[in-house]
Amino acid sequence: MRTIRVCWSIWLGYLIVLLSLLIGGSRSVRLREYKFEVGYMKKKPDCIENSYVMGINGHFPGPTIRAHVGDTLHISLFNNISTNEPTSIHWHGISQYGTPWADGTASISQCAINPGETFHYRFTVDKAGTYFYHGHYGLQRSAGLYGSLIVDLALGQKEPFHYHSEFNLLLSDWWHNTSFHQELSLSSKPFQWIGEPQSLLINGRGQYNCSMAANTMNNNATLPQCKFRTSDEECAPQILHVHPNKTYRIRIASTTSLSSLNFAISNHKMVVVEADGNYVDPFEVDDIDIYSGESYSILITTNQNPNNNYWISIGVRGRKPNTPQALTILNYKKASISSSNIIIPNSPPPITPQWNDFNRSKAFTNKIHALMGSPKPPTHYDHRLLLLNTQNLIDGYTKWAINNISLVLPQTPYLGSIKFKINAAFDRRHPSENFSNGYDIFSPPINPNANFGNRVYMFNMNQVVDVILQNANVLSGKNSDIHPWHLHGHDFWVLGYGDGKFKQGYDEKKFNLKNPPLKNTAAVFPYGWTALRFRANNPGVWFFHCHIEAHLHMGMGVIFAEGVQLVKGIPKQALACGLTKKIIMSFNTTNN
Ligand SMILES: O=C1O[C@H]([C@@H](O)CO)C(O)=C1O
Repeated sequence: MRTIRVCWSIWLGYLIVLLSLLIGGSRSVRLREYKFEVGYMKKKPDCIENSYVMGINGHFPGPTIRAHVGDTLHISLFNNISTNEPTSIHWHGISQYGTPWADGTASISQCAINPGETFHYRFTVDKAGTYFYHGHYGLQRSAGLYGSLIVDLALGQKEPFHYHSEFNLLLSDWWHNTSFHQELSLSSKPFQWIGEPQSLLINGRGQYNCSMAANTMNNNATLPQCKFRTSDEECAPQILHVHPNKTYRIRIASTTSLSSLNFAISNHKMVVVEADGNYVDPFEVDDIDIYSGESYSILITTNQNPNNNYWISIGVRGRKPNTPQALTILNYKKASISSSNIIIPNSPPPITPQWNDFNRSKAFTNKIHALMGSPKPPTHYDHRLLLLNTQNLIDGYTKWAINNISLVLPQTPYLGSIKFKINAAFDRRHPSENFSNGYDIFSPPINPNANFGNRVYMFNMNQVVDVILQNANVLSGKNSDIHPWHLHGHDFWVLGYGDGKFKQGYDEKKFNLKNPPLKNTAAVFPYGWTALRFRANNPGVWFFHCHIEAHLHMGMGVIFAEGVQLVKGIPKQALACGLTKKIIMSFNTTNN
């Protein structure tokens, strides 16, 4: 009798362990399935009728994806674009460790998805943070193909800061010319620049050529007062409703095609706690600068007079603006707001700092440090690239070039052509790792001619790579643009920024090796340099490029690759084009 009871209790124990494994296991590793149908839709992002945007499942911006660390996402992406355009979607900030074919870069990680085709993105999200996704084909980001991607900590884990509730703001810019028009302008001779956007959007909503704050006291706005929009109107600003004396996390990501932005909330200080999915040493500011491709989390405390509402503003920095601020409202519940009774804040909105006060921009950037306990950079590098950013001419067309090469992507995705050693797919020679010592970065290029190219910077697995981005003067006149550079597949440590030309052996002595922030996007300021370090530890082929969509289109990017022979399980459909099509079709499984 006693042995039977002992056996029973052992079995019961096993059963409990098994059940808890099953329940716990299914909780920690969850498969999340999404069906995305990409297509054009008639919308009015900035209240102008008859605009067409590229959206997903009838939504613009596309649906927000929300997952936990460790989850696997399966997104079936159906190309329903009526204008016969291929597409692909990049999951910005997600490492794609083990799934480089799911990075969403047409011609690099996969074949572009043709109209009528469905591509299955399957990948795991491995780091909590504020991310987003966007089209990575042609100028589809400018057409509106983007949405938010938020990764929460695994259940039971805690953030290193406290908040009661959160909001999510995805920032973008909007042109009244279509993305086709923009593409034609950029590739015309003589060159026709796309110009500044007509409107800025907060969660896909803006109001063209008017200001919600025009009638507020002491406001010297030159724009007319916007018509009042009820909350059921497409372009009505999304209002942030808060309770007094609480702490809110505001997630802010910028998927702008061009604009560098400044984000501010009147009367409220903000504490920056996260940048590009990495915790930072918290610091308090009145406003933040955010470049295309970046994301931040800030904390605000609602400690102001609860009988008032407050403006939330974004305005253009870094380029001479020709676009009004976009505004929305922080609404304390007491200062009630309803579709018929809007309490417009009684003070003017925050003033966006001078667009060309670059010292202010640099001062903000230099405040960002990694939170204590974050991974530290290796103290030495194995491989250093010095990449000169220049505006050039090729056959009279205006382009951007890196070490005199303007990138033109090949037909066959690099991931396949490197793995299967198809030599004819791209230029196998080593790209240049340096530029002429005598290059005068402060003047227009003496010889403005550059060349097209598609070579690859190949790294050995686990090498430590330094990239020094060097800015320079544009083709003509006295100017140097800001470029936010984004790396796919990795975070990098931002070791430092400097003015003028980078001096090897001297400037590196000032690198921050103690607590540099980990990021996936960093700006290079006019006439300056930015130093980045990363470990080439993610088998695959990775884009590294300026996140200004027009600049990327004009050739401003390079290709990195490491450990491609280690990549396994590329789905056939990722490589069923160009020179890999035949090879991949001869395999009977995906097991390549
Ligand atoms: O790439 C660009 O071209 C224009 C200008 O430099 C030439 O028209 C501009 O402002 C850019 O950023």
